[in-house]
Amino acid sequence: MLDGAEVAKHSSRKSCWIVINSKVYDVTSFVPEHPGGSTILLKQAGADASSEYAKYHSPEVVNDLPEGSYLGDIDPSTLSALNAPKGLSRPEVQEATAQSSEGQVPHVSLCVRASDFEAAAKATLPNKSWIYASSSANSGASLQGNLDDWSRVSFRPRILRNVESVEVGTKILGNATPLPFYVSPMGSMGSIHGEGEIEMTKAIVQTGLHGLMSTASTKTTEQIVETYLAEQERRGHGSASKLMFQLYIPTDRQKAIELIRRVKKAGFHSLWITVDTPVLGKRTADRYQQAQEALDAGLEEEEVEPAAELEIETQGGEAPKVSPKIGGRPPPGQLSAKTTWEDLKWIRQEWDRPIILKGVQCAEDAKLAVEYGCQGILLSNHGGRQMHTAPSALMTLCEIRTYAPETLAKLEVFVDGGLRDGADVLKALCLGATAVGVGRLFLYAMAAYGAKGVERCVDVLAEELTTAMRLLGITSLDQVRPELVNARRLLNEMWVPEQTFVKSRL
Ligand code: HEM
Ligand SMILES: Cc1cc2nc3c(=O)[nH]c(=O)nc-3n(C[C@H](O)[C@H](O)[C@H](O)COP(=O)(O)O)c2cc1C
Repeated sequence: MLDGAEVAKHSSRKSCWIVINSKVYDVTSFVPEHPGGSTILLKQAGADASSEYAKYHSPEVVNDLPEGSYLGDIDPSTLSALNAPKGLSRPEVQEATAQSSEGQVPHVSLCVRASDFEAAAKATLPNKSWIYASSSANSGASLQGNLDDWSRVSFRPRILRNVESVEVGTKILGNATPLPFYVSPMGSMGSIHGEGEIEMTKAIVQTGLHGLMSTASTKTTEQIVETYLAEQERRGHGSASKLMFQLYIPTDRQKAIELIRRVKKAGFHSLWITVDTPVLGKRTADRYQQAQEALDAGLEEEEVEPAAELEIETQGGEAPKVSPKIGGRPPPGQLSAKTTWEDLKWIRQEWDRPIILKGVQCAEDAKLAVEYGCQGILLSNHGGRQMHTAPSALMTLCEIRTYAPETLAKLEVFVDGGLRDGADVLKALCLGATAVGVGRLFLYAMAAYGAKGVERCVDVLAEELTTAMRLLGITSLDQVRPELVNARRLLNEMWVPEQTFVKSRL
């Protein structure tokens, strides 16, 4: 057993030990590699990092540390000798939970529009968690494009039809769903709510929606499935809800295979492989926040200068790396910049259930997804968190309708990004989508009100959707068709092949 006073001595970049769940790790060599930045680890040097760690990672992520990092267990009677995290006094650390400023949260009944949950989350969350949930890449143009493009498609309502009763149920990959939307996968839910994925899973079963769980969850796959099964049991197995798995392909092939096998054994219905993330996008607000945090903790002078790092790497004969601070390095172990279409072949050998590619952004790749035997594609730019000025899902859908319409008959096509009003779901369905993924709205609702908030958010979206159906003159989702919307504004700006430009100039 290790003594707290001994651990506390290793509190610098030169020697950095941290405690996670009563185990002591030497993370010195990992600090400059940590994809979440070195500051967050250095702040925990010689301290108990368990609660901060649990906000971002599942208990298993520590196993990705280099061999030999685990030093032993901490002697529980010496915990008080550990350091307090740098830059924060102890009471502040304890207060920094999603529930910290509950008093300021508006009453849930004031969330009248689905978009109202955003303000409620902002009032609830500690700043760091708010930034994590709301941030986007670079200038924010991709996120803004997502938000804007829903309004750039308008409806063409039909009148004088009997719309007294409306049916909003449909199917996703052959499974009934009460509503044509589902819960998008979001990592690190522990930073948003103490029970993160557990709370979201309860809401999923309660509402009957299908839910995608992220590889970067803060609870293990098994914990999530256990909750799902217990909730199903509690409700007499009456919920249509299915759990689906979002896969970031681990760089180590063997680890990837093991993960896929675990997910299969746990009973997940389908594999949604995220393909828009060979490297993490430049999350601007997180960067400002991290830089400020480093300054506040007095750690900035300890940061490795990118130039120095480049030099060392080059001298060592390896390809130059780029520090996470200036972007470009894939998180070790979790994202692989080397993944290609060919990798789908060995994944297919391991997984005989539906495969959906998450993050398709042009018509050519939609065609390739058909060739590689996928069952679905999710048109997405990761909620504007990856590529700068990426197309919105609606724009990509228009592109596919124009250049690869045959794929719509061969694949189920999903869209996500920027949905803030249930009525807008109808626009995607009219243009040929099967269903829409909802990310931040549900995360915001959970932040402010837990599972009950997510349930309320689903009700609000459902109400917006059914009202819009009636006003559009339809009573069930098999009546949606392209003539019910005007997508001309998007079509005007849609990509056209270079040849078309040339012809039009002649
Ligand atoms: C000690 C073992 C650790 C390992 C192996 C590890 C690994 C990783 C990996 C692979 C990522 C990038 C992918 C992801 O977002 O999940 C990441 C991100 C991150 N990590 Fe860690 N981490 C460790 C410890 C910690 C600790 C102790 C903290 C907090 C005190 C922390 C906070 C974060 C944060 C805030 C991010 C960024 C999340 C985001 O912006 O998406 N990590 N870490
Ligand atoms: C906080 C947060 C975390 C996310 N984590 C993941 C993830 O782990 N894996 C993934 O494929 N997509 C992730 N996404 C992207 C979502 O699955 C989805 O594509 C996006 O949120 C949809 O946009 P919306 O939030 O505007 O609805 C994340 C999004 C947010 C906001």
